Amino acid sequence: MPGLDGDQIRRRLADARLYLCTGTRPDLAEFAGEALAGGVDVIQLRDKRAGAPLEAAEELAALRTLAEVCAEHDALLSVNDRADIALAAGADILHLGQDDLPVPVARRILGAEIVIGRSTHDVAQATAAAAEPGVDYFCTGPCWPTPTKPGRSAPGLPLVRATAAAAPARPWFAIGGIDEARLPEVLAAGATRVVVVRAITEAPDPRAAATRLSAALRPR
Ligand SMILES: Cc1ncc(COP(=O)(O)OP(=O)(O)O)c(N)n1
Ligand SMILES: Cc1nc(C(=O)O)sc1CCOP(=O)(O)O
Ligand SMILES: [Mg+2]
Repeated sequence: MPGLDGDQIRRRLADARLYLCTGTRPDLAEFAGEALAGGVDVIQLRDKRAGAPLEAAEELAALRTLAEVCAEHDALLSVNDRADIALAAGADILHLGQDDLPVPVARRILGAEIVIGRSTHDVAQATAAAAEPGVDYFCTGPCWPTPTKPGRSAPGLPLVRATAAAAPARPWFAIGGIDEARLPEVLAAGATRVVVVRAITEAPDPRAAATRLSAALRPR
């Protein structure tokens, strides 16, 4: 949703519960529209196909598609890894992992308005991300080993419990191996926000999958 200022993005992020990462796909606009209609609050372009990384122009084209769909659904648009692409795409969010650009470097490129998120995989990283200047939200995981991030060992739900117990002032999300069946365990561990990939990208009906996840995250 290009055009929101930093405060507006941060307010929307605080209300967000369901964050989806997806690669490019032939039906990207339709898929994203269905996921957002089902209740996804934030959508990230994360294209990590082995052997065929997206060229910058391809990534920008996919982000233009996602930006239009996000604008129709009042959802936030997130870019993975690359500050230059986030800026060029007018994205709301840049997500950085532990091995990506240092946050101060990304902030110098982005300025103050774009929200920055950080991945964390242990208590020390989560504690640091909760306090690091320039970071707006963080993710903890993987909750379970996941083929979407091969080779990353899983701290599991103990990290979610420890993060919840620390009651960080910043929004945080649990990630990794989360699906509809496992979501109750994640919520019981203290998370209120989650990031998913396969639970929606591989669902036979992405809208229905998002609707069920969103309902569980926003109980009436
Ligand atoms: C919202 C969100 N959380 C975590 C990640 C993982 O980031 P990273 O550890 O840098 O791994 P890659 O996704 O870059 O492979 C993410 N992308 N988004
Ligand atoms: C992209 C990513 N980052 C993780 C982390 O722990 O930082 S786990 C992960 C993959 C999550 O995919 P799925 O929902 O298909 O298991
Ligand atoms: Mg990364």
